[in-house]
Amino acid sequence: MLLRDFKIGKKLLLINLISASFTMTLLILSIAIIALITNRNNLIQDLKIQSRILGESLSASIAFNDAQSAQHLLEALRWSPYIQKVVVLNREGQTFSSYPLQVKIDLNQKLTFWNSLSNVVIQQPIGVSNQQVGQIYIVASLHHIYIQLGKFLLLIFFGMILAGALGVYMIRRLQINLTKPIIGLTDSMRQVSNTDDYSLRFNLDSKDELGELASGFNTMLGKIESHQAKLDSELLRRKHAEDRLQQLAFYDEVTKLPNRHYFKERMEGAVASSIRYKKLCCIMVIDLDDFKIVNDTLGHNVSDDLLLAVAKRLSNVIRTSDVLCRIGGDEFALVLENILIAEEAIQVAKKIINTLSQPFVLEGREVFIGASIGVSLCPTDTADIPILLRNADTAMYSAKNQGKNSYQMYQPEMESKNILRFSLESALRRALENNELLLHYQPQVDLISNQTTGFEALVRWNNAELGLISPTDFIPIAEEIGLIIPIGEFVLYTACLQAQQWRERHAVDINISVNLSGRQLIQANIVERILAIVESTGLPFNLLTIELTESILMDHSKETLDKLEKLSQSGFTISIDDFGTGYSSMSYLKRYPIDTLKIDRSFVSGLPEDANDVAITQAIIALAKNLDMKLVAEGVETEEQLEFLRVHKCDTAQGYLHSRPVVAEQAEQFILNKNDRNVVMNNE
Ligand SMILES: Nc1nc2c(ncn2[C@@H]2O[C@@H]3COP(=O)(O)O[C@H]4[C@@H](O)[C@H](n5cnc6c(=O)[nH]c(N)nc65)O[C@@H]4COP(=O)(O)O[C@H]3[C@H]2O)c(=O)[nH]1
Repeated sequence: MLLRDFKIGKKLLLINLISASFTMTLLILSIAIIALITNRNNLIQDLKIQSRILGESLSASIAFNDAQSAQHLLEALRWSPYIQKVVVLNREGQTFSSYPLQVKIDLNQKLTFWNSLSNVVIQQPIGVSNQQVGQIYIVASLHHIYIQLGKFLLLIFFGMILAGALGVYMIRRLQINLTKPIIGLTDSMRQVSNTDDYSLRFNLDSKDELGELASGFNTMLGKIESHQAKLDSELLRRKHAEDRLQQLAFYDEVTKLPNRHYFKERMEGAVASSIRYKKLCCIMVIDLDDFKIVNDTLGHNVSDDLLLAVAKRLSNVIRTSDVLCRIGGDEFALVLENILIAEEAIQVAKKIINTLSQPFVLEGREVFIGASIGVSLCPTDTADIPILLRNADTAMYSAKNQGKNSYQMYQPEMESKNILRFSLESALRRALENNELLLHYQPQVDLISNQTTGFEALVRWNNAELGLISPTDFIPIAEEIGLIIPIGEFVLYTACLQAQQWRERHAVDINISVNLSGRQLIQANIVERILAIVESTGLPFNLLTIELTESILMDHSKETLDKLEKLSQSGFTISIDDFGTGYSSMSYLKRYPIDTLKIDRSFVSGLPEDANDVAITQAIIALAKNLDMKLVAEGVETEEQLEFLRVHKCDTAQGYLHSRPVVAEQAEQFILNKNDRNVVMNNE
């Protein structure tokens, strides 16, 4: 492990220990050397003094050649801890005396450095009356000095150990004081980097560099925190924007359901898994019936509410695994995955029709719509996604053509019917310019006077290629594509002009009834248009009856009420066609200015045998009488029906019994022959 890998505390401790040990060692060595030199010098000085004293004492012994007394003197040196040996030489240089006895000194031996570290040799001449009589050599050992020095050093060593321990303790304390904040800072940094929590702060109450470091660290965190907050809010904003784009790209704003893009993606997945797991999947296209009327009459806000309510109802009848999307204005689509038999899809379609047939309450009004559903199965019909969708569309159109509020499973034969519809549509667009439209008139006969009092004008379309086309086939198409407006105006103008011509020609007031489509009535200027057209023909307003179906009155809107009141006040008669078949609530009868009810031919057909038809017809007659309204019975085909209606005080009859709808010339005959049925009957 390298020094740089140690923590700061250990580094500091180690550096301090090494430097202290080095310094101490140097110090001890210096002290030891100085002590050694000093002691040695002191010893030399002492020995010199001693040798001089000894020399003076020995001078007499040498002079008198008294070796014994010299020996005694030398013996006294044994108390010196330093003196190793002493040799006294006489004048001739022979050993006179020594200590210890018989000891010799090699006087020729060279004094080396190493010798000088262990011994000290002192030479002192011995004189008597200024004459040298001998010499004294003292050899002293430094051993004792070394022992003293050793003891001294041992003492210093222990002192140093103590000082070292104290130093370590102090360093440790210092280190704790220094490194604690650093460790705290490091921990804080680690915590911040682990948790990304930039609101953390490291509080250090200190004004030194560490205090500055901590405050710098906190400031930096503060800045990062504020940057992070900005970044977070920017990221959030972007996320919202992305979500919003995703929402817009794949979801419908009004219903919050997935849109067409999403639907196509899900279809791909459903088809792929249907093939892989050998199960059926079903695509359902659900088109709302009469949604355009709601949209045109009640406005966009209410229709948006309606779409939302439809989406909720649809969601309630499907499984959570089914995918419901809004793929167009009033068009929804459903993907059902993992179904075993077609019957499962049929059950769902029935549930949808049932739930959407219930009235919707929007802004306090009851609104009725229905749905036409087309169903296509994968892989039974096809596994090609665009074709699958087209098949479901084809089936949906087929359901619509067959009277709406129903479902159809895709059949290949539907293609040809659809082609027929498209050719009908394009031919209808040219019908007016080509004068292919004409009117037939069906007489309405007063049941008391037996006189023809009026006619219902019914449009006919005679196309060179397609032949005579029934209004039940082309009026719904004209309504869908908006052509009903010019067609309706053509009918109104032609019928009023015809009635006026009959009036002028035969001096008789003939009432004329004209059907007014819902699409016509919702035009903002419909009242002005009707007034202008009728006025242009010269027909008195009181001779025109405007026939409306019950469904037109469903919205209870103020606009419809205003329009009908204006029409009524202008003198026109307002009549409800096919009464009793459409709208369950009859509250509109009181609200709107209605003059006449037309009993639907489905009730008349069962008269007088069918007890239900009898009861309903009687009830309608009673209702009309109570509300002071006139009654016209439609579809009167037999004398028995006519008799029943007469007995029950119905006012007017219209039907094949008197005449089918006929061209104007034949209708005129009817006026001339004063209700001679045989003249004009059955010409259609
Ligand atoms: N089985 C039977 N049928 C009888 C009898 N008497 C009359 N009818 C038929 O019943 C329909 C009566 O017209 P609607 O209820 O207004 O029903 C009309 C009306 O809703 C619509 N229509 C016809 N002409 C116009 C028009 O000019 N404008 C609008 N908006 N709709 C029209 O087309 C529907 C069908 O018209 P049409 O085919 O002319 O069929 C006519 C008429 O031919 C009878 O005794 N027995």
